[in-house]
Amino acid sequence: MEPAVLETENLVKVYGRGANRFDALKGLTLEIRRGESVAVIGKSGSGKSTLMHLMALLDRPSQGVVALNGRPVSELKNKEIHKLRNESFGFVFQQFFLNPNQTVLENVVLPLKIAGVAKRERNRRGMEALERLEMADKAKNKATDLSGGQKQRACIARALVTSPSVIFADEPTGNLDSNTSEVVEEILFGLQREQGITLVIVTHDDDLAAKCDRRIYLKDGEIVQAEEIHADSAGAPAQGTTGGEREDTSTGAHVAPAPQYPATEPWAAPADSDGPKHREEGTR
Ligand SMILES: Nc1ncnc2c1ncn2[C@@H]1O[C@H](COP(=O)(O)OP(=O)(O)OP(=O)(O)O)[C@@H](O)[C@H]1O
Repeated sequence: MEPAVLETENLVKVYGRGANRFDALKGLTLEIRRGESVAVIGKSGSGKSTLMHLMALLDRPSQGVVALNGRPVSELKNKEIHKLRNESFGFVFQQFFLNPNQTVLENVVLPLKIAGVAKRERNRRGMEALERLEMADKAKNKATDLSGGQKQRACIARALVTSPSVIFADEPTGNLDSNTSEVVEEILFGLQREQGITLVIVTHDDDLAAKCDRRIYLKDGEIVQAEEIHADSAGAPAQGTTGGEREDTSTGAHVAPAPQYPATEPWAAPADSDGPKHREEGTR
């Protein structure tokens, strides 16, 4: 069995205080192993994005531990967390977050620019990532010139450009039609297969979740069941679960979630750094 790339222990997230207190995560313990694909599913408001933001070091837990490659990271300073996140993780969001005033290549190399990589080298790596996504011919186009599927491929190129060990995808196909969704899914699972990249996918899409190695069901901030799809004991509660009832996401009347900006921009430099600032626009 591959070692754990990400672990959480007794993860608690509380928003607000007093009468406005809301317990979004109520003590989650789980492991994500290197090279696996994990879907995080559950009804709207169950805590999926909150969990993703904590695992991806975009936000800090109220209590509990997040460990990356066995190393607890919760106590690190903002600057160190930013560096670790930039080196280790790629991000793909439903709303793309491409800067409409920049070219596709400029968007793709942003994580490298923030990491201080020299222009020539970052453009070389950016073009390499775009070639892998069959998007090299769009490098000089403005991000607004792209179709939805092309935008998401540019986002995947941006996620790949730092050679991350984990890609976090929050509703990666939420803005795409079914044919384009299939292409994007195939690209993501291809990266898992061919490069051993770990995928953590937050989704309401049961078909996409079914393609992942494992599904973690959240309900009211707790794991109600984690299922190994390809294991012999499929359906048995897996490690890190509390067991219990399985959430039926297929019957819950689902209203498409409002676009939610990450608690921290994944590419933004921390407050105590001199890195470039930028503003991105959710595009559709
Ligand atoms: N910054 C915040 N302040 C207060 N409450 C918040 C904040 N962020 C999230 N919440 C609340 O925490 C709960 C979990 O939110 P979260 O976004 O993690 O759910 P989700 O399962 O990802 O939902 P969706 O599928 O709609 O995106 C929700 O009830 C939400 O209203």
